[in-house]
Amino acid sequence: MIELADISKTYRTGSASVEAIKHIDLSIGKGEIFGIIGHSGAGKSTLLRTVNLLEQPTTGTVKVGGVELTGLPAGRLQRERRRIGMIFQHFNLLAMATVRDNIAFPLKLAKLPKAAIRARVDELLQLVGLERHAEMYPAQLSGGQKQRVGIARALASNPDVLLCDEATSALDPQTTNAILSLLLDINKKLGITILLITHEMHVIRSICDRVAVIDGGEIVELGDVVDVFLKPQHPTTKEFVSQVADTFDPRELLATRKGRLIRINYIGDITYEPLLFNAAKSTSVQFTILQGTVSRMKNTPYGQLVIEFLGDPGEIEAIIAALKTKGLEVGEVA
Ligand SMILES: Nc1ncnc2c1ncn2[C@@H]1O[C@H](COP(=O)(O)OP(=O)(O)OP(=O)(O)O)[C@@H](O)[C@H]1O
Repeated sequence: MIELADISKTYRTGSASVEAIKHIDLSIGKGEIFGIIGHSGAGKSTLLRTVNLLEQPTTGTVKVGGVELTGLPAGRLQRERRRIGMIFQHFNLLAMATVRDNIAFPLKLAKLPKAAIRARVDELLQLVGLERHAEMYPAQLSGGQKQRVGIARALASNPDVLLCDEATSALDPQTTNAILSLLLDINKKLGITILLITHEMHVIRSICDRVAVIDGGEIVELGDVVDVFLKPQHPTTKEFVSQVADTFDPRELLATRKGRLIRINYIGDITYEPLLFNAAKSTSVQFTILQGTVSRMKNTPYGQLVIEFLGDPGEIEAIIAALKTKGLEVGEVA
């Protein structure tokens, strides 16, 4: 649905120049929720804004739904942009217009008949849960409600793609979760492809299928959210993952524990099987859970445990081998 090839952007101001993004290739499938995470200044906004050419890349090509946008004449580009909705951190609503008129705005620009606009806006108000707020003005709404208006407006012309520019960064945690659920719901109901940028791993973990980590204008890591989350490789990724992991470094335990400390990671349905019990039941090995998370990422269950095994070294080896044959990832805490 979105194909970026060799996208770079250099900003020039006077004699200075900043290479905001460097030779980025990215391919996002239809119906995917794809997250880009990075620190301030990493190039997230610049990259997102090249997708609808709000930002003209210095090099490279942008294709959306198979149509190359780079190089299109202005009129054609304007039409193609209707297939790409966008929402913003600070909502960008028209202060002097009601909720209904804000949502209707892109439909009026597209010169739809009045009755069709009214019917479509009613549908959208229902989709985002604002039926009772239609005649209010933005100043009378909470942040979460304003973002709902932003989402409804972005969806007005039935786009294939929704770009989200830090859409929950101005919201409190509870409202953030409500907006994330709404985005997930819209993705499921409408099959719309969502590309979002954020600096919060929580947002990625809650709704994204895949994630790219961007640092210094380059993608330093990319993969399925569960894989990146459980096995972060790049230092920046590790930093982001530690934002949401309320754990301490288990190596701290090495000095005080007598047994062998083992990390176990697992993903998928095996999360809910008694694998540890089964592997150890016919031995005299004792095990203690020293640290652990069993949770879900989007719909995928996963677990991360640190276990201390005490007992016969041969039996411990056999338990570890049995866990590995069940597909668990097992490694030493060292
Ligand atoms: N219009 C501009 N003119 C000059 N430099 C710019 C412009 N926009 C962005 N930059 C520079 O490009 C780099 C990337 O900025 P960008 O806004 O894309 O990063 P970001 O990851 O979205 O950061 P933030 O989360 O703070 O918005 C930064 O060094 C920034 O200063």
